[in-house]
Amino acid sequence: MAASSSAAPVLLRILSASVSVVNRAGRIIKDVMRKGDLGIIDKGIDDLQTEADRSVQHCIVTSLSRQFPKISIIGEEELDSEGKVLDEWIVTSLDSDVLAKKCPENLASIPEEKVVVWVDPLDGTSEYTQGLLDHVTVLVGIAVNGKAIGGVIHQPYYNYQVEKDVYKQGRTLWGMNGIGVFGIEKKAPCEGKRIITTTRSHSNKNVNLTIDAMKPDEVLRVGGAGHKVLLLIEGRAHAYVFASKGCKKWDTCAPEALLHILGGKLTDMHGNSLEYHKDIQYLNSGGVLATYDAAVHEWYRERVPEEVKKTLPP
Ligand SMILES: Nc1ncnc2c1ncn2[C@@H]1O[C@H](COP(=O)(O)O)[C@@H](OP(=O)(O)O)[C@H]1O
Ligand SMILES: [Mg+2]
Ligand SMILES: [Mg+2]
Ligand SMILES: [Mg+2]
Repeated sequence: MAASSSAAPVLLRILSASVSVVNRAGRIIKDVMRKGDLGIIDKGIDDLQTEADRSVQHCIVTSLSRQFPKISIIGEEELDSEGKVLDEWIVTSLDSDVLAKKCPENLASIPEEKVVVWVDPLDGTSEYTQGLLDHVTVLVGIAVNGKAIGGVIHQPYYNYQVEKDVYKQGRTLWGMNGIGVFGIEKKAPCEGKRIITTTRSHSNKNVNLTIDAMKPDEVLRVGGAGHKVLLLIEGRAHAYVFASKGCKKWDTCAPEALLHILGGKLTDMHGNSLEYHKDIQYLNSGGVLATYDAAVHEWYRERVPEEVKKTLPP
């Protein structure tokens, strides 16, 4: 018998609420796409924002802060608070599958005010605007004492080649230290080949120099930090190598938490773990290096060229 929601530890309730709200977020993303006008704003160099990014952030941040007023929530998009938040976006339901899990002792007593939630309302915006829809994910990462300990990745267009009803497409993975990861099956990558995944829309000389130094047999250039970590989990790539300053803590918090629970490893290009305190710098200035298995991470880290590492101060 699952604990009643109010009796469940607050971290479990935050994870449960996050699973519920990302499913609502996925519908917003599909509604905006179907409307046909994405309301694209150019935030800077190679940095787009659509109405879906804005609406989903309002949906997730308002829903979670209403239920958990003492947590710190950091979202990618800078939105004016008067921005219109539709009542239909506010989700306060809790996902019962999550609540049915047993929260590990060391996390069960964490108070609400110690929790930092990192929200990327739409990861893979560039690909969303170009119709590469399965690159899109919604990321909600949960951090305690600076460490990514849980999170949710919603992929609204998952399985879009098979399921023709867009509102039936999609999947949600979620997990937490000591509980496990649900909604995806870990698969080992093929042997005898080295497949590296990296950015599709934010590449540069150093990104390619570093990948070349690792002598890949194949390079998968796709959008989204969340999407690339999904490729690692599902055995479609061995490593995610992004020797650039471009992505931020909301891009990596949820993917790192789930990848680590499944035995992978995500660090900066120097091999340093990423920190997720609420007052940490948002930029992942040391780049991102992730592998499907922690045991192979060092092989990639030691091949990052020195001249590239110098351009990526941790
Ligand atoms: N140079 C850069 N400038 C702005 N954003 C960057 C960037 N490099 C990476 N990013 C962001 O990091 C995420 C992963 O990048 P990529 O898809 O290229 O691998 C994307 O998140 P968003 O789509 O949420 O903005 C992308 O916009
Ligand atoms: Mg963005
Ligand atoms: Mg992102
Ligand atoms: Mg984003």
